[in-house]
Amino acid sequence: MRVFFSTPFRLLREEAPLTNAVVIFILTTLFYFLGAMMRLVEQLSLFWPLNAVMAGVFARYAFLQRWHYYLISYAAMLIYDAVTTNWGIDSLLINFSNMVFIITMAQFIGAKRHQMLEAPEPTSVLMLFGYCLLAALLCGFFGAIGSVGINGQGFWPLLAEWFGEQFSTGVLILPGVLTMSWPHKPLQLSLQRSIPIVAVVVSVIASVVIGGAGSLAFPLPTLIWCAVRYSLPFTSLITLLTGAAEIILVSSRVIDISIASPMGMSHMFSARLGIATMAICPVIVSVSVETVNSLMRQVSLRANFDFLTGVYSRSGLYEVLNQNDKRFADKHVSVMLLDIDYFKSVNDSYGHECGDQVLASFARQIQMVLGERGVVARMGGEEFVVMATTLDSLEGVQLAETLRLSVANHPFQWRQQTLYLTFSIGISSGKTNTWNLTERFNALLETADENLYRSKKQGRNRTTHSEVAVKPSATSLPDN
Ligand SMILES: Nc1nc2c(ncn2[C@@H]2O[C@H](COP(=O)(O)OP(=O)(O)OP(=O)(O)O)[C@@H](O)[C@H]2O)c(=O)[nH]1
Repeated sequence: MRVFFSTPFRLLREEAPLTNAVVIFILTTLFYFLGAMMRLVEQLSLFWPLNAVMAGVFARYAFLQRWHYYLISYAAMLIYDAVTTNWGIDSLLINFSNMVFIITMAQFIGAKRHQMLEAPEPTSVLMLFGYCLLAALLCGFFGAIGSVGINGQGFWPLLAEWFGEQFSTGVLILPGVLTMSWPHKPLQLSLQRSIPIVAVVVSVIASVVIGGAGSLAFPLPTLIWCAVRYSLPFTSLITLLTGAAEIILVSSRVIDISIASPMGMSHMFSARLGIATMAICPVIVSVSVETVNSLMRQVSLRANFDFLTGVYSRSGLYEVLNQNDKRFADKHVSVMLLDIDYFKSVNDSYGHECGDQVLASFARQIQMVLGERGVVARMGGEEFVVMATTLDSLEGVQLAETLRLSVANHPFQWRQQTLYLTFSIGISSGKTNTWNLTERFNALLETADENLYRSKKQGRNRTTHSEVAVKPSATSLPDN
């Protein structure tokens, strides 16, 4: 089944203050209404989504973090109370405590905007947890003072009630509100993709049937399954719905955590199951992290090494240079640009597959002769670069000639035929520093490139250095 969403209509915009004010008023009233629906007469609500939702809205839209917008939200709460309750003056303090939660959370999240909203990472979630804790305590303090007069309970039990409610609702709702977005592509709700959601529903049913203290933990592994399968916003939504459902089911005693379960099972049974479901969760997370890490290692390996020849790729070489590799820092080095001669004719005469084999064999040969003296990288096509430590320019040229002759004298077998390759070299030498190897390499490479051009122009199969005159040495090519 495909579910399509229309293009999102951006209601909240900095340049539309009137619309913003109306939206804030309506949102506050709507979520106040929802919370009030779950309020037992003259008591605190079972589930109060308003504060977390509004905190999320104010945090997401930084331009809403202005006193007049906060005041509109506060006014909406007071008006709702004035119309539906007889709390009178107490309503001022109770709703002020709601605003304390909203403003504290919006300011905290806003201050870490990048980490919390733009590029969230695991520590952002822990930070959100801490912020909720603090905001719930502050809110609970004022809320408890305000409600002492209403239901006659003492300050401390009320503080615990306010704090527990605000904290749990904040942790449940805020990740959803902060990450909520319209799907970019239609949701694919196939039967197979829905299995984790079905598992969540089954686990909540199991909590109802088995009951007891451990039952609250039953949905944990299924929620982690959702986290592995679905996007962050969708997972946050499912977690919110599950958490809200559990709170409502416990408070209405459908999930009974205090007395024996409907099936007459012992508390120990529920506790054991609960502990087991909790215990499996870190393992699932750990396995997922391992998998991601291993994938990242594979990806970086692919990026740093050329797939066909096995030598460094261009980005791999720059990675080596960026780390100011000790082998090359503060040394005399020679940078050589190697380009196989008439490589196109290899492809044309023997086919692309042969061309690939030639490239791989060429890179192996260069790497073998060079040994520990330097590194080889494929810059693209049939062009390679060698960076080697050398005593001076002359030694650099000698090394280049050794490489050139070793390839020229190395027969390459392709099916029943023997091929001989030649290549041209442009070389440049100089001293490096310890702090910016990449910049020095680039400068040497530029000269090497000019010298390669000269090698090609002068007939190929030769080495050119700007300072050292290189006599075209015999390649003693056997007859083809
Ligand atoms: N088989 C194969 N061919 C490649 C690969 N990358 C680039 N080539 C080919 O390499 C050839 C390079 O041709 P040119 O740039 O004309 O150079 P050349 O024929 O070596 O001539 P000179 O450099 O002037 O001596 C092109 O035909 C490319 O298609 C590859 O990965 N595999």
